Amino acid sequence: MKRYFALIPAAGIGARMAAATPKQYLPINGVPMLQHTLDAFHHSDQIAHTFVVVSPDDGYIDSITPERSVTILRCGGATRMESILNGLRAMRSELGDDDMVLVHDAARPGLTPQLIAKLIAAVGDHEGGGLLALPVVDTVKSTRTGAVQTTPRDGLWLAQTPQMFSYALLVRALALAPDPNAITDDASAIEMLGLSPMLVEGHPRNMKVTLPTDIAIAEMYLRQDSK
Ligand SMILES: Nc1ccn([C@@H]2O[C@H](COP(=O)(O)OP(=O)(O)OP(=O)(O)O)[C@@H](O)[C@H]2O)c(=O)n1
Ligand SMILES: C[C@](O)(CO)[C@H](O)COP(=O)(O)O
Repeated sequence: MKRYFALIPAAGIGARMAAATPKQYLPINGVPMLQHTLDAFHHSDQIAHTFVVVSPDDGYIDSITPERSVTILRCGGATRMESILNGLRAMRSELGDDDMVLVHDAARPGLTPQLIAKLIAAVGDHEGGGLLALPVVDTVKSTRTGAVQTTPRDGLWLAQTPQMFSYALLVRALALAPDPNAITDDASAIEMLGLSPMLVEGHPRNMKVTLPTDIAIAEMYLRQDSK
């Protein structure tokens, strides 16, 4: 019987946030961002255990008080992919090949147990795994050629996380990726194998908190939970 595990990369520095502390520890409605993210998995009865990857020199993680035990892996790397690869290697003794890994950004505190359940139910045994994503609703412009051009938006999605794959598939995909540090999400490596991860509609509240202006938006969504 396959189990479901969360792997939360939380070893970034938040350069675009340009805050005094790594953004995953900034307060959202008074609670560290990472704490909100952990709570989403802890309130899900489908998640067997949560692993969090932090920097080897992280001095903040001890301030997080998760409701359930988590495994802190002090093996963060220079890139998101390196942190994830290191985390997967550290998880080897705990997971079977068929166990499912839900890789979720610490910087997406708006995740809910309902969105986790939706992803798990929709993906089922789909060979290519799957991820939460949002269909593009705005007109898309490109300046890649120098001139402004409109890219047709039909069929375009914005990837979110969790991105969920079997442990063996994810490890194999990242190992075979020509340059894992050049890809920005795990699904890209799966696609390079010729597989097609399932896109499952997520929610704007599952936004990635990247820029200072994102904090207030995330706080708005999370304030709705306490009503
Ligand atoms: N070397 C890294 C870089 C990123 N992450 C994690 O990957 C997630 C998504 O990355 P991003 O939003 O880019 O976070 P940062 O890299 O911290 O932000 P920035 O790019 O602005 O520095 C975050 O939870 C971040 O902590 C990580 O574990 N290890
Ligand atoms: C994985 C991700 O959140 C999907 O949109 C995104 O690619 C992370 O990018 P970042 O630059 O590491 O924040």
